[in-house]
Amino acid sequence: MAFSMVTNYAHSPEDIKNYSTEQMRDQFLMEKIFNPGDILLTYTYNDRMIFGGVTPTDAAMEIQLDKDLGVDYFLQRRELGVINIGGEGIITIDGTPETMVKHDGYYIGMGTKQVLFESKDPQDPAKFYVVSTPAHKTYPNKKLPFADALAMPIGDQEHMNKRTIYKYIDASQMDTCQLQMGYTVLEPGSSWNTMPAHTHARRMETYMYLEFGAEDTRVFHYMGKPDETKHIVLNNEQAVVNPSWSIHCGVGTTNYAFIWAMCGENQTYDDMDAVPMDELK
Ligand SMILES: O=C[C@H](O)[C@@H](O)CC(=O)C(=O)O
Ligand SMILES: [Zn+2]
Repeated sequence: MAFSMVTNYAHSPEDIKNYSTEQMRDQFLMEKIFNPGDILLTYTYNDRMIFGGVTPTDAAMEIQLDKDLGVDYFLQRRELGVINIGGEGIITIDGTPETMVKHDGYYIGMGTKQVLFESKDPQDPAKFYVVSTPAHKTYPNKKLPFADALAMPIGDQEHMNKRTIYKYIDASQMDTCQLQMGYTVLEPGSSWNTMPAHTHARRMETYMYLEFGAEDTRVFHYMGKPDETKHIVLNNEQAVVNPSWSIHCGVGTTNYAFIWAMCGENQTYDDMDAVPMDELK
């Protein structure tokens, strides 16, 4: 089993003006999230979000972080959101096991001492995408089945952005300290997400793109200040960090999906600063 947590430093918009493609990828892209038997995490200094993949095979896995975070156990001062995007799994929260089929999620509150991740079938492992943010209060653990996610259809065919935003962790449904999390699915024939683009001065965001419509699909993820945009080309199941000052939008060569997670000053989903089209450069 391999455990890794890489540090992703916060950047100023001035930094990326002169970044090469390689520097952009090195600083903002997580190329490997899921690898059988591994826990691969990123700790970003943007709002101290920790995110990544837990892919158990024949043994239960636990995210063990104490000294790195200066605490006694991982969730002593944090909350955790989970969405399984792989085979059937089990999540055992302080001794209580729960089945996690594909697209099931979980919110796990601050103070939870142990979270064990397992796969039912090591040949078809569960892939737990996890996102953790600093917390100051314990809110109840909650199973988040896909069927219960708040489905918000948005976009149209004319703009090639027909999609459904499934809100798993949303302030209208439940309490968390900071974390908001969801899963957006584009319809076949649609390719743009979040267009018009927006920034979030008051919240940072991470995205993990998945379920690409074809083997050769790639997503062009756009970021940067509205008048200084850059792109990163992503393959399936890769993730990017979006600082608060950066736009976010993306286009795929086919349809795809992505899991987004946000934290910061507020939990108002609609608090996005839409960027007028003629400000994009
Ligand atoms: O702030 C909101 C997040 O960027 C996503 O929820 C947006 C999204 O899924 C979409 O428009 O497709
Ligand atoms: Zn956003």
